Amino acid sequence: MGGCSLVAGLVFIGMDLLGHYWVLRRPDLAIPISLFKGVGFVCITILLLYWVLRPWKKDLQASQLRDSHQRQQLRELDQFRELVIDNAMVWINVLDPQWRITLWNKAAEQISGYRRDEVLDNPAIWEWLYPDPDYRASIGAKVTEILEHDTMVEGFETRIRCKQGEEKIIAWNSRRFFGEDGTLMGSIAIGQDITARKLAEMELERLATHDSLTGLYNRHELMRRMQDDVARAERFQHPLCLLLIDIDHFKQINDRFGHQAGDRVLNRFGALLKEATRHVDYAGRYGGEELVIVLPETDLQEGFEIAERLRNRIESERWSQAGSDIGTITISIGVVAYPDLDGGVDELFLAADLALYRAKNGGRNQVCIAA
Ligand SMILES: Nc1nc2c(ncn2[C@@H]2O[C@H](COP(=O)(O)OP(=O)(O)OP(=O)(O)O)[C@@H](O)[C@H]2O)c(=O)[nH]1
Repeated sequence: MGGCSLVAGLVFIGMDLLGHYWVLRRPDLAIPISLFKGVGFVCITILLLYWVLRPWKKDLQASQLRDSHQRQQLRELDQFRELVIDNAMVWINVLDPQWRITLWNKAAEQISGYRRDEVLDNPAIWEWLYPDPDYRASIGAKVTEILEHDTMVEGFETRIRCKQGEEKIIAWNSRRFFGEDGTLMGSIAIGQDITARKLAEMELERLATHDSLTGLYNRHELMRRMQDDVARAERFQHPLCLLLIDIDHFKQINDRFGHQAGDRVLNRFGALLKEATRHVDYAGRYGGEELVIVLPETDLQEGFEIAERLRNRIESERWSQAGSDIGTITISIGVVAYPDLDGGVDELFLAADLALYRAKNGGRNQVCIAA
């Protein structure tokens, strides 16, 4: 650039000297020569400016090209991101700080049944997904934690009501996020439909804790619960009653109508026991045709009355299986209660067994209290 200015300077001086020379020789041409000189100066200045600004122009073009490339890449990245979000197998939604939904992907539509255009910017979605006000409030508290206290949620499970009315269990990962300038943009939530897994887990647990024939607790679960409840009754000095129930002459039912008919009687019997218990009570199969009802917060007298009602209920039922009339079935019950009998689970069972034995010996179809 320095060389360029030098050449330009020399040309200017040369033109000026030449101009003076011609004006001296031909004073009559002084005006055209001055004009010619002026035009020459302007042309050379333009050429000089062009020469000086050429690299800058090149830089400008290159930077414009780069910007356009970057814009193109950003557009492609946006499209790619939308494609990934939309085709993800998990529910993805974004909430703005005012709890309005601003993004709702295809999986969210498929899992919930609600279309994107129904939920975007529509606060009603909270009521649709969580119709129970108390439950909705607890979910709202979680969203507040995420948005206001930067709580990061992992595997948080909620039960949603879908558009078709069915319930699903969703496990959520969620956290808030910020824009480039540091302002809070909202929260992003990724939800996985774990309904099938939860149902399978619940079924496994049911199989592990319940007797398949009667639908009541199996012996292992019965004893586990009783250990807890008897310990609690001892600690708080609250009553607890145990009914040990045995079907009378059950062997005859098997012998006369077959083992399968006996199984069906046991199955129906389990349903009747469940019907007869309050939600705090529970029933289990102790073994064979011996069944148990545990009545927390129930004293001996109340327990006896409940046992009597149950005995009457069973006796009044007309039993038939697969077209065969079985007739009536009776039961004998041994009743024992804490603290009338001050002991643990084993002692309670022993006493109930003795009471049951007396009921059988006394002619069956009766309730006996442990002595
Ligand atoms: N069908 C069926 N029978 C069972 C099952 N478990 C035990 N039993 C039968 O229950 C009967 C119990 O017979 P017992 O102990 O003699 O008693 P019972 O005939 O009820 O006579 P008492 O108890 O003295 O009134 C046996 O025949 C067992 O085979 C079962 O899961 N299914």
